[in-house]
Amino acid sequence: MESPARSSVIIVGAGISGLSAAKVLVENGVEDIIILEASERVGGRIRKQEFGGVSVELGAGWVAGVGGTKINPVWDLAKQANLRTCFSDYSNARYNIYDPSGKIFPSGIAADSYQKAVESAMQKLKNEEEKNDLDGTKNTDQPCSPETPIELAIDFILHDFEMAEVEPISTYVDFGEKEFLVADERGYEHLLYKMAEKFLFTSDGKISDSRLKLNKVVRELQHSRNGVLVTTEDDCTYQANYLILSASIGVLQSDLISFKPPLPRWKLEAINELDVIVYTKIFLKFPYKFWPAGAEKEFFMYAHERRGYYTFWQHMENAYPGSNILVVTLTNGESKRVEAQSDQETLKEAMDVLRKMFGPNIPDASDILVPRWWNNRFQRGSYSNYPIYVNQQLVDNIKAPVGRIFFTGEHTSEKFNGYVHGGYLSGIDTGNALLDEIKESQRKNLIQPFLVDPLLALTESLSLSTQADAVSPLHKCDIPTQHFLTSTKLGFSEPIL
Ligand SMILES: Cc1cc2nc3c(=O)[nH]c(=O)nc-3n(C[C@H](O)[C@H](O)[C@H](O)COP(=O)(O)OP(=O)(O)OC[C@H]3O[C@@H](n4cnc5c(N)ncnc54)[C@H](O)[C@@H]3O)c2cc1C
Repeated sequence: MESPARSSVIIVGAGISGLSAAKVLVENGVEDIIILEASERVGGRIRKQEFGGVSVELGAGWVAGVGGTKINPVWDLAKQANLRTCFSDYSNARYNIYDPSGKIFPSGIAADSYQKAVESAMQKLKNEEEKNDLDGTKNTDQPCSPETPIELAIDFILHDFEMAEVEPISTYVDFGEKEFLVADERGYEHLLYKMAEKFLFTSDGKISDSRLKLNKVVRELQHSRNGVLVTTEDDCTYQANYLILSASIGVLQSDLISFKPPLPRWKLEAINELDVIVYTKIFLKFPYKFWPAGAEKEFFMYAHERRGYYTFWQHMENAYPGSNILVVTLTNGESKRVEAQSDQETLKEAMDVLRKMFGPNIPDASDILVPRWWNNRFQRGSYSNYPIYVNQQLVDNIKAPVGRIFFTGEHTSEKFNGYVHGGYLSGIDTGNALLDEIKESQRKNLIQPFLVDPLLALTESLSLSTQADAVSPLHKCDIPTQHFLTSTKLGFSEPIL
């Protein structure tokens, strides 16, 4: 019976974390990897699309955390790739809040509402901390709930934008407080191609390496103490000594991938404890500009009695002058609601809100773009959010491997979850953790001491000089269901499952 060829490592997902893990492995001599990506492209939640004559970012848009004493590694990559960016100044957003009659709230009222929202957020954090501290004295103060439209609008930007965590956010503490919007026709994803160029075969700005396999939706992971066997939706199978899984927390919470044997309870509990945030940027193209321009007017808000209803707006004149594009951001319940309706209905709702702010005579948008991150079965949401009060066990369990399956992705980054740099750094950490595991396993087993490079010996990697050599023979599709790990090098001859 024919078995699929065996690699050292299979990486599931070609977003930034999967690619940075691959980079660490390849740069350390583990070259016979396979990257299985469900969609037709690399990048995952970093994704550009042509819209209204420019390139807009449907997923990550900003390099967040710049200007501090430590350099954000993604900012470093952006510099190396010569990515065009522009500074975003959010500090004025609270002074550009429109009421339904089109008037901007006086700055004093805005400042008071802001203060109230911050105090309420701090109170919530304190209460959570006390709830989790069994010996602590209980505090009976209740945080004030936002009530008026302006309070709701400010509460929305504090919680759904600036302060999803009210404690200091590591990104800003570690890397700096500035945020830069990517405004480059090649897209944020250009960073990934630049990174991939260093360890995968590329030509004409595309990754042409046969170790990267697109349109491969992983549906089943069989794992044992000897290795892993992966089955994809098109019935191909792949086997490896180890696997790195970079699918998002939303995907892990869904039934897209089944594990045999099932994941242990502690892992499932940790996966289910994280929240999935849905964050949707809706793009609208207009024949001409009718909103106030200027850097300090880049962000503006609409105070509606329904929290998060077309609240947060941005014009794209700073990024792309003359593009006449507005972006409105919805989150969570509003995102899901809008994903479920037609774009025409969404356009009508957005236009009604804009007419409240800017009057009845503004032109209709000529085009609309509504990304659907929640309904994308390879994402199931935009990014992870840890509970306000996180216990260390949860953090450890989220990233802990299960046998030969290693977990990576922004959701496994204790300090930077939810960000591109969280994805990047988690991939590097997971790649290094797997290298350590490989070395440790080799030390214990003392396998093939006669080979020059012990790491390569363990992982079955050979010194590969050409792409054709890198994975040969190709992994098998449509093979029967019983599989054997046949590697004689590693001494495996038993069925793994
Ligand atoms: C709308 C939005 C706005 C954001 N804004 C910002 C921002 O401004 N700044 C910032 O720093 N971060 C932002 N983020 C977060 C950032 O994009 C992510 O944290 C980061 O890109 C996650 O990278 P990742 O590698 O962990 O996951 P992903 O990019 O999701 O990569 C995982 C890959 O796995 C693939 N996959 C899933 N299931 C399977 C399967 N069964 N088989 C094979 N492949 C599979 C997916 O297709 C995907 O390509 C935003 C995200 C979104 C969605």
